[in-house]
This record gives sequence, C-alpha cells and structure tokens, in this order.
Amino acid sequence: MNAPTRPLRAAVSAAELELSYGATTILRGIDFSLPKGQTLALLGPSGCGKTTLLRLVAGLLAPSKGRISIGEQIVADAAKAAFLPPERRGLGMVFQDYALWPHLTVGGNVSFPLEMRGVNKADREGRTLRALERVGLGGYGQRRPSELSGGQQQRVAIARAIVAEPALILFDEPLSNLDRELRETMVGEIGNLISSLGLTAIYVTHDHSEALSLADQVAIMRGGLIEQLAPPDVLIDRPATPEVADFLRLGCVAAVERHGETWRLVRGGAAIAAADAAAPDTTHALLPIAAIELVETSEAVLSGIVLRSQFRGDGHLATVQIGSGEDRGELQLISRTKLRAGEPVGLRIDPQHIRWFSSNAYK
Ligand SMILES: Nc1ncnc2c1ncn2[C@@H]1O[C@H](COP(=O)(O)OP(=O)(O)OP(=O)(O)O)[C@@H](O)[C@H]1O
Repeated sequence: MNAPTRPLRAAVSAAELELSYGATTILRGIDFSLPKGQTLALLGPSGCGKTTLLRLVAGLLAPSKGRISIGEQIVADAAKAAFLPPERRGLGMVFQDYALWPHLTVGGNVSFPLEMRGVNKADREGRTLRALERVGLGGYGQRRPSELSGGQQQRVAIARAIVAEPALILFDEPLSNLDRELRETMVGEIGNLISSLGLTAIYVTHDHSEALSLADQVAIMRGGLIEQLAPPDVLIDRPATPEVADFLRLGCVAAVERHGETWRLVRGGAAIAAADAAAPDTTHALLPIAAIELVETSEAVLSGIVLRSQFRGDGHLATVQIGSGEDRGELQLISRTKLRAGEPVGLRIDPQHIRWFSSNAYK
C-alpha cells in the first residue's frame, strides 16, 4: 500500500504582506509559501521591493499588514503587533557587501553566531573549521578579512551564515560585487552547498541566470507586487503576463489584432497565425527568439532589415526591424552566421511557439 502523501511543510511563508513608509506603499499583497529544502529567488528590476521583502523576513523591518511564518512559528503579525527580532528567527544572512567584522579573524567572524548562542569553545572551534572547509577555506581561520579577495570574503560570509545550521538562509545580491567569471563559479558553489546541506533559502538578485539556475521557485517582482511565482521552466514556457515575458527577455512581445481569418502584428502588419490560434480578447503575443527562423525571401512570411547583431554563446542574436515609419516593430532571432546591419532578411514564425496574452490573463 502506498504511504499517504503528506503536504510539504512550509519552511517560510508570507500572507497578505504589506509594507508602507508613511503614505507610500512599497509592497502589496505578498503571498508565498516555500517548502523546506527549496530555494526561492526574488527577481525583478531595481526598486521593485526585493530587498524590502527580504528585510521583512529577516526581521529588520516590521510589516504594515499581514503575517510571516518561519517553520511552525509566526515571526511577525501586524494585526496582533507580534514581532520576533532577527536573532530569534533562526536565520543565516549573506549580504552584498559581505558585512565581515574587520577587527576579527576569519575564524572569529565565522564562530560569532555560535558565541551568540552560548556554544562552548571546543564545539565552536570544530564547527567553525567545518563551515570554513565547506566553503573551501579550511586553512584561512587565522587571517584577517582584509587579507582575502572579494570572492574569499564572500565565502567567509557564507560560512558564517551556515555555521549555526539555520532553518533558513537569506542572500541579498551576494555576488553582485564580484566579476562575471567568479559570479558564475560561485552560483554553482552556492547551489551545491544549498542542496548538500538541505538548506531552505531566499535569494535576492536582479540577475536572471542566477535566479533561474539556483532557484526551485522564482518570484518575478514589479512595483511592489509578485507578478508571477513559479518554477523556472514554467516561467519560461508560460509567462503569466507580457511584462514577465519582456522582463525575462524571452523574445519580442508585440501588440496583435485580428483581421478576418488571421492574427496580425499591429506594428508591421504581418499575419502570424490563424484566427483560431488565440482567444478573441487577445491583445499581445510573445514571439520567442526560438520561434523565429531566417528563410529565403521566397518562403518568408515577413521581411525585415537587420538593425544589429551581437554574439551570444549559441549564435548571433540579431535584432530585425519589420514594417516602417510609425508602423515599425522589432523582432529578435538567433542566426548561425553574423548578419550585417542594413541587410534585408526573410523571416518565418512558427505559430506553435507563440504565446498569447489577453488584456488581463495569460492565454
Ligand atoms: N527607508 C525607506 N523609506 C522610504 N522608501 C524606501 C526606504 N527604503 C526603500 N524605499 C523604497 O522602496 C522601494 C523598494 O526598495 P528595495 O530596496 O526593496 O528595492 P530592490 O528591488 O531591492 O532594489 P535594488 O535591486 O535596487 O536593490 C524603492 O522605491 C525604494 O526607494
């Protein structure tokens, strides 16, 4: 007989969360529930409220409305004026600027959370060494933070965040001070650490690839709201709104209108699909990069002029202008060969890959 399936226990959750500074509302209607052992990335443009949400979970800010729970415990409830300070929430935190104490050794920095919890010296030394070994800095305990590189300092901050085996670890743009190559290495290292220690994590970033490669769930935030909360593959396959598709740079989001038997681009006027491909209230279409193909002019559904071309790992990303004057639009596609600016090209769009949006919902 199969064991009954138990719902996954939320390690951290928020309900109807809101934060205002005076009359200005910064976050509204935030709801999420993250199961134990999962990573949630908060992804969105500058100023959308990612850090504010993380600070609410950390206990560095109190909500104006709503509740936050960590494990079984309600750590903030605006209606009941209940609020647990950060040191009683069982958290580890890693910040963008590392926030190491310069006057302490690396070992002193890492063992500090254990000292705060009253762990005895022998245990502290053993656990500090193990945490430093986990981040590849086993021999660095006696150094000062100033004697380490940026990447090493961030590893020390990560060791300090995990040393007390917290129920939840919070990362606030931890890699944004590092160069790109090191960032890519460290995303992999953080991912391995999270899964090998079975950590539950919330990770704030404005970097798409960091969020999509690390997280089980990604919350796309915009203007103080969570616009969509979903696993990375769902976000890519089924963005909920044109804004999410545009933010994730999944392709071109274009206004469309129905003309008799076809859907046409408002700008450029090209027919892209049959009328029955989308619901009557459709207003926009996502034309994913992978859905657009370069073809001989004789086979083309629409023609355009190359505006620019930029090399990416998988080919040349070309931006092509379709239509002209007031009516012009842009499409993007991947070409194996480099296209020259000003070159005329023929294009075909695979209607199967088009995503349709109505004015208020994903279709
Ligand atoms: N103490 C404050 N008083 C008033 N407004 C604030 C305060 N702190 C933040 N804000 C505003 O709240 C909004 C959200 O800020 P927040 O730092 O959470 O954004 P973010 O998404 O983390 O941005 P970034 O990626 O640039 O760090 C911004 O408009 C910011 O100006």
